[in-house]
Amino acid sequence: MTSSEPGLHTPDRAAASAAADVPALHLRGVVKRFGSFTAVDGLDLEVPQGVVLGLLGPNGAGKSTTMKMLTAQSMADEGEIRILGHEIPAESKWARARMGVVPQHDNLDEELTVEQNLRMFSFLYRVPRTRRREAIARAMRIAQLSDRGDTVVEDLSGGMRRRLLIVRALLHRPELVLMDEPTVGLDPQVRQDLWGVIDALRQEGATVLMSTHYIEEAERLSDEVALMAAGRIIERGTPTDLVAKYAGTTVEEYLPDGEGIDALEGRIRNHGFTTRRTGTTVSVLRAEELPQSLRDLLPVPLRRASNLEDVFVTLTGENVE
Ligand SMILES: Nc1ncnc2c1ncn2[C@@H]1O[C@H](COP(=O)(O)OP(=O)(O)OP(=O)(O)O)[C@@H](O)[C@H]1O
Repeated sequence: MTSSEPGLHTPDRAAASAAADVPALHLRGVVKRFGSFTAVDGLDLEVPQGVVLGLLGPNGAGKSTTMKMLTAQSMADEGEIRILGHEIPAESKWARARMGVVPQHDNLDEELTVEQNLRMFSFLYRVPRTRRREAIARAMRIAQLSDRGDTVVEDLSGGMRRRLLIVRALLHRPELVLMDEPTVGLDPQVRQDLWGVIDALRQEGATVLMSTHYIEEAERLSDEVALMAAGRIIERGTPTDLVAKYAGTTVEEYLPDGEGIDALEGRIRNHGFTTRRTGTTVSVLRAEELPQSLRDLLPVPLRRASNLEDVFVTLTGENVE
């Protein structure tokens, strides 16, 4: 967002915004328990302003629980949460005014039109009257729904609905946008359409925290990725740095040839390489470092570029979509 853009006028906004070094998100030692089960287990996470951070983790990692604490739908049992300098939950009213929340589940009003849905939220977000029309037009533009203003929501396609759900959270030009699995359950084409909306947000300089379990999505959209497992952040960095650190440049896939898969994998691991099973093949990370003496003993591999999924599987031991 540029400084000339209109925004909300909460009493403390000017003071808080003046400090550009105030992190958009600050979580320290956050714990959330459900009975004897600890869903979030001492979570530390700091997100500077202007960063698109993908919160990536397998099912049950604690992503949604974390999101709910940020939106004050759920209270942390321990720890410290601050959003744009506002303490949560005590100051969540101020934080909410400066952030947009895209829920995981579609809660659009199906009987209203696209424009009516946006108008209703422009009131809730207290968009000043003189700016409402432009805010709604902009939201429809970003969602590529400018020619659908009069369409009733129940007549929209799934992808259109999801785009509307996202831009509805942007009406007041929030400095921080929280998205909990914004593309879950959508077909790949529709997911990719939505990526354009998220890219547009990034270009406006908003901070985005997006939880997802689609690795490709996190890799494609995020400036940084935080990998979550069992209620904690286990690694964090740019996708490029994480891939370089854990998976090198090349992965080679070996189909056992004569010997069993266990023997093949054991032989490669004995040379200090990280491997993972992909169906009936063994994938070798950092394969560019395989010595020729070992290579001479192996079948001919398939080669591909290392990616974030290799990192994810290596660090969490889980396969994801
Ligand atoms: N209200 C609740 N009561 C009891 N357990 C809960 C509750 N909400 C979440 N959990 C448990 O906490 C753990 C973390 O759940 P959470 O929904 O935060 O994970 P997630 O990373 O968002 O996973 P998913 O991708 O499946 O949504 C899970 O084991 C879940 O079953």
